[in-house]
Amino acid sequence: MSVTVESAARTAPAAVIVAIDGPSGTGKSSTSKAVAAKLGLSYLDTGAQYRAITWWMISNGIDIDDPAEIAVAAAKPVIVSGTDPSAPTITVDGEDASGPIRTQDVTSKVSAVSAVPEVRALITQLQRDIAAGAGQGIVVEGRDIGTTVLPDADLKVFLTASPEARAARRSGEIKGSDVAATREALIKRDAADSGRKTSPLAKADDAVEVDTTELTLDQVIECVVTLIEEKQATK
Ligand SMILES: Nc1ncnc2c1ncn2[C@@H]1O[C@H](COP(=O)(O)OP(=O)(O)O)[C@@H](O)[C@H]1O
Ligand SMILES: Nc1ccn([C@@H]2O[C@H](COP(=O)(O)OP(=O)(O)O)[C@@H](O)[C@H]2O)c(=O)n1
Repeated sequence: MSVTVESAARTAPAAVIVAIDGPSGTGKSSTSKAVAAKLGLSYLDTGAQYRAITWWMISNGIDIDDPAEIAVAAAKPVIVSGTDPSAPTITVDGEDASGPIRTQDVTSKVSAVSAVPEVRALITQLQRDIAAGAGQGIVVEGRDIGTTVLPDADLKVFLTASPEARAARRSGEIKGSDVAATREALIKRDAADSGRKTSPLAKADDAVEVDTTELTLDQVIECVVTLIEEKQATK
């Protein structure tokens, strides 16, 4: 019996915690999902959690311009994330929120809600609990994963890309959308996310920066897979 356990410990790759951060449209979600699926890891989209709490605030008539009102309401919604990279899910009070969290209305309000310290404290704890429970390891993507949520992650990656490339990618997802307007909206959201006091969007000192402007998605995936496998080999 002990022989089996020992050999399994020798052959099974060690669980890894991977933090992928960066601004909107740099490829965090697509890369993280694909990498996690390839390596048999769990996947967590932390932006979806901030979007979910924002959707709940809007649906419940909370004044998005009033941080005190947001802070008082922050603990009310129950947000649950499913971490299978091939079918990630998000529910709020048991209701599927995957569609409503992607509306323009939520996108334009999420930075205000996510800047409220009480919101960040609750969501950060939720993220740490999910990461701690991921037995095979997990890829967690967001804005502050490497700096704040999981500062001891085995690997930290910070994705970047030019505003033009990011706007072109994002508007490619929405039929008939205007690239210039998308670019302005992205820049505005980046500024709000980078400028907030509590855990702003930032590269961790020990993160590997990957500029994806001139890379295909497959190249970015391959790059991150290689970085993870190197970490696993030395764990
Ligand atoms: N390197 C890349 N080259 C071209 N398109 C990409 C690349 N990475 C991601 N995309 C596309 O850009 C869009 C935004 O990617 P996404 O992963 O959602 O970014 P993020 O999570 O950082 O906002 C998606 O349509 C995705 O398929
Ligand atoms: N770790 C995180 C992840 C997202 N967010 C907030 O959530 C918003 C939506 O994140 P997202 O990852 O869904 O955004 P996109 O990159 O998909 O446009 C961001 O603009 C931030 O305001 C955050 O504050 N911290």
